[in-house]
Amino acid sequence: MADKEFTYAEVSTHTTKKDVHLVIHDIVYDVTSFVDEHPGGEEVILDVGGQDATEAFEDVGHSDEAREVLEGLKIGVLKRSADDPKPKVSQPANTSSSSSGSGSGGFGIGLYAVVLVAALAYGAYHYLELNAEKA
Ligand code: HEM
Repeated sequence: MADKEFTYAEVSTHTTKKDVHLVIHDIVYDVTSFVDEHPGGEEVILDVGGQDATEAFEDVGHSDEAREVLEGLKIGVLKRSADDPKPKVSQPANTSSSSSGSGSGGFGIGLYAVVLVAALAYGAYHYLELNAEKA
C-alpha cells in the first residue's frame, strides 16, 4: 500500500496535545497517543508539534526502542513543495560570480603574456634577419 502523502502545510495544523503530528526524516508521525507517555516529557514534543523534529529527535540520541515506538506512530510521508521552510543550506551565489570574474581576469593576463611573447619573438626574428642581411 502506498504511503499517504502530507504537505508541510497540513502537518503544521496539528500542534495541540490532543492532536499532534511531527516530521522526522521526511516521515509524518501522529504522536498524539504518545505525548503523555514520552519519557522526555510532553513539553519537548509539543515544542516541535507540526514541525520538522528531525534535529530535536536526533540530538537526544534516542534508543532503538524509541525508534520502534516511532515506527508504530507513522501515518505517512512528507510531500515537499517549493514554499516549505527549507533546511539550512548555504547558497554559494557570490562564490560562483566572483570566481568566474577572477577566472576571466586570470585568462586576460595569460592572453597578454602570450601576445607579448609573440611580439618579442617576431621582433627578435626580424632583428636577426636584418643582421643576417648586413653580414
Ligand atoms: C515521536 C517522537 C519521539 C519518540 C517516539 C520518543 C521516544 C522516547 C523514548 C522511548 C525515550 C526514552 C529513552 C530512549 O529510549 O531513548 C525518550 C527520551 C527522551 N526524549 Fe524522546 N521521543 C520522541 C521525540 C522527542 C523529541 C522531539 C524530543 C525533543 C527534544 C525528545 C526528547 C527526549 C529527551 C530529552 C529524552 C530523555 C529523557 C530522560 O532520559 O530523562 N524526544 N524519547
